[in-house]
Amino acid sequence: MIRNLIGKFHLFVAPKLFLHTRNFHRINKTDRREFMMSKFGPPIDRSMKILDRSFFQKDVNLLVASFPDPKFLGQFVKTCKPDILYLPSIKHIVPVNENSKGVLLREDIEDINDYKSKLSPITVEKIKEYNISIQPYVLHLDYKFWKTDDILRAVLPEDLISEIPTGFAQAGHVAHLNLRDEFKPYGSLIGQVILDKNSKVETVVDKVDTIDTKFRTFKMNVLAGKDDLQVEQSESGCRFKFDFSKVYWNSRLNTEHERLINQFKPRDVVGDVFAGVGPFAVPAGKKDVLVLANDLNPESFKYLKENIILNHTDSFVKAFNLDGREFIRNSPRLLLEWSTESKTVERKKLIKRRKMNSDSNEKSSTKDYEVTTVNIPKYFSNYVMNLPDSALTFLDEFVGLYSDPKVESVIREIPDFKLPIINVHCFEKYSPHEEPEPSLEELYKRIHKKIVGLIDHEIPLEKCSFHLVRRVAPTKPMFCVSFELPEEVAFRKK
Ligand SMILES: C[S@@+](CC[C@H](N)C(=O)[O-])C[C@H]1O[C@@H](n2cnc3c(N)ncnc32)[C@H](O)[C@@H]1O
Repeated sequence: MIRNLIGKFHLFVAPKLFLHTRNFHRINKTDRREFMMSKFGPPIDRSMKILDRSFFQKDVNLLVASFPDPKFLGQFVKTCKPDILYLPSIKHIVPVNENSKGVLLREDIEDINDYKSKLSPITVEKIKEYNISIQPYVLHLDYKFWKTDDILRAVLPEDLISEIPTGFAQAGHVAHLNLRDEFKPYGSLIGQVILDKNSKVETVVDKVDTIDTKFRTFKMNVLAGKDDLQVEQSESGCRFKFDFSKVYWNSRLNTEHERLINQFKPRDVVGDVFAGVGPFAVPAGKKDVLVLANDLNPESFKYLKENIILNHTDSFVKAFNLDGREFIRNSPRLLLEWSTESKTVERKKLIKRRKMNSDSNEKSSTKDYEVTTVNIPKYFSNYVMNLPDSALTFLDEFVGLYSDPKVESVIREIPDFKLPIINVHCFEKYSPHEEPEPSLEELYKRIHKKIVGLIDHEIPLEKCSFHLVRRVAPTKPMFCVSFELPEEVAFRKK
């Protein structure tokens, strides 16, 4: 069902520009779309390989209702709505000459000798009453008027225009496309139009190949704009700096980052096994969550440390550069070391106070620091494992997490000790030919079975909570599964 909907979606996105006008009801949709395309659509040149903005010029013949006395203009617009031109990005009130203004009439009212037959009686009446003159009007359209989709439709081969690639992910000033092979020859044309039409984009890149590297980074090809992939991006109230070609970043995960961060409470301890440049760890640290953040990619580790400092979270977030397995295995010991070394962490918050000076009657402000002191707990409340391709396979590393006698004795002594919640991301891909298409419940069962196998312990399915993060492809959903690590698994002797 979901798969079918996604398939059909592509069929209905075509010419967006003209779906907004209000006179839909007059003619059938297809005729109307054709009429609007021929009247307002851009000129077409399918041989264009290098973008020629000056090619996109068009004069559209319309009629304008010109007012000798502008005081009636507002009333006319209100009363005669159905006969007025309403198109996004075209103003319907226009200057007619130096002294007077006019209102553009609906797009299909074109004939100066026969406009009355197309107008509603009330408009005809108002034209007479307000002494309005109807005149020809030429509306000049240029490159600025058309949207990315319209321009690309006018220049790409006809067999490609049903799925124009106008969507992109953005990180800082970089727009990131993932062009299918058939669009690659038109990459720079597509990139240039996207660059022109999105004021915050300064560089457009395309993934060179689809093969994921170990660190989930991709070779990039700069299609348009400046060759600079050093980006700065804001997310969850924090600033992140990184080289987009060397680390993993996906702005589409913003909601997922915030969803989990919202579940963490101040003084929780989180182990972020595949932390990247810190989109979970740094904002969590900012709300006084203690985080041990790890990434194997030396470049991610470098930017993770920079982002921790940049956001003043260095007392709450510690960075590690280990393989995920090694990190999980050693995490209880790393936390004990941290808590033994420091016992508490402090967060200094700058407080500005404004006060009235009683002598001079003037306001002055003083700066003060409010210090929050947090005792470092000795056990984890959460782990985050966002490496959806393979994170599940790391789960066996949690077997015997607290089996080390030193760790076990410390943990067992804590009266209110809680077992950690493991938040593990995964894809549960299925064949597009699978009939019937598996339901979400069926996919949950498949993931649950893998988890039980990996930790070698039965957990009731209802004790796992599943969250559909997004579909990276119609049959490749990404989930986050959260479950409490069973005590028997955590303390099992290795
Ligand atoms: C999908 S990214 C997620 C990054 C970040 N948590 C986020 O949400 O944007 C996965 C991260 O895992 C790191 N990684 C890959 N294999 C790893 C391993 N074996 N151990 C630790 N980190 C690994 C990659 O470098 C990458 O930064």
